[in-house]
Amino acid sequence: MASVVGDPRPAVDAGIRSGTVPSPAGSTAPGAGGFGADAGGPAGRGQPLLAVRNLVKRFGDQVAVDGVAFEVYPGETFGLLGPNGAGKSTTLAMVAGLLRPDAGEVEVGGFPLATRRREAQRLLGVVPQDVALYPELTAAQNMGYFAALRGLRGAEARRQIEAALDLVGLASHAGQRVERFSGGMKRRLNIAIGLLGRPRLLLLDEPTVGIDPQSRRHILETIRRLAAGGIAVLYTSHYMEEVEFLCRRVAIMDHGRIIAQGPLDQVRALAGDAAVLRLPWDRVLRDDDPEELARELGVPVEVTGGEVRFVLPRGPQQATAVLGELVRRGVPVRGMRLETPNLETVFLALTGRALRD
Ligand SMILES: Nc1ncnc2c1ncn2[C@@H]1O[C@H](COP(=O)(O)OP(=O)(O)OP(=O)(O)O)[C@@H](O)[C@H]1O
Repeated sequence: MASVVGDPRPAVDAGIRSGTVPSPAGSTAPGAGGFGADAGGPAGRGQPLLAVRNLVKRFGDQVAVDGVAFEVYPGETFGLLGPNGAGKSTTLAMVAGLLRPDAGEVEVGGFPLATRRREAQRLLGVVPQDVALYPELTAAQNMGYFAALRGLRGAEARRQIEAALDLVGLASHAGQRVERFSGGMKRRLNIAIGLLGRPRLLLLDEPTVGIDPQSRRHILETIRRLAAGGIAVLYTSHYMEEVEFLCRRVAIMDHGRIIAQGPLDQVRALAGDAAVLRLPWDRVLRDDDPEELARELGVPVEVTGGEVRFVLPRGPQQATAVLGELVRRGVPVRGMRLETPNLETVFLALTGRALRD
């Protein structure tokens, strides 16, 4: 069951347990490079590896994270989707123990971060949005440095470095200096670093922003393999396609709050019959005000660079009315696209705004 605004309720858990816990802790799928959860510790089978309860973070007067709650289970990739500034990174930083919440709790593998920090953090791997690498060192040397920080030494460190580089497809570049890496290779190395210590929970903060499509695809496939190997993944993104590709359960954030949460298909269904009509729109050449038009038609609208998107709460048949009105006003329609429910239409339907741009 998906939930909406102000309803971070147990019914969401029912949805999780009834169908979206694909692999029990302890299973390691082939091809995941040996990265998999072991079944020990307080988080046994069926227990969430990450439990976030009513997290709050304020920066001055601004409430950046406002009562956020969700759980992530072993073997699943949970998507935290939202536009820039929604509060995703702040949430992730609190889960990672890098930022202290003003209220709420984080539990990793059953260990409360507030009181059992060391045990909780030992289960965590963090891949921050900003790439933090030493450009003059090789990939392997960077890995060695971070392995040592993680307390890994000798043969075990070498084994883990090799496995992680292999998993992200950088084994053949191990001896290459990072300054010669593309943006996508740096991101992949960042992920490999996050895998050191064999975390059971991996936190990824928009790992594909600004990289080439091939690296992006590679990263998404890597994450799939990791989850198949039993790791729990918390994945933040403002790309709904990525979240739809990776995640069976999602939470949509806006202005610090979770506005919808649950299994993907149920969250998608929150858009109801809603569709989105997208038209090219040149602000410079057009005097018409799409916002005013949308107000008259009683549908939400989003105008972004060169495009206008009308949200049609009653579905595609409403497109006729919008198009009719455009024609009546002499607005040239030089193309259009009608989108049926996806996470973007859910966001539009719930907020009246677009997820990106
Ligand atoms: N250290 C800080 N001091 C003050 N305000 C902050 C700080 N960090 C974040 N914020 C504010 O909190 C809000 C949430 O930011 P956050 O970075 O968590 O959003 P986000 O969803 O991750 O977006 P982005 O993808 O742009 O990082 C934003 O309005 C941001 O400006």
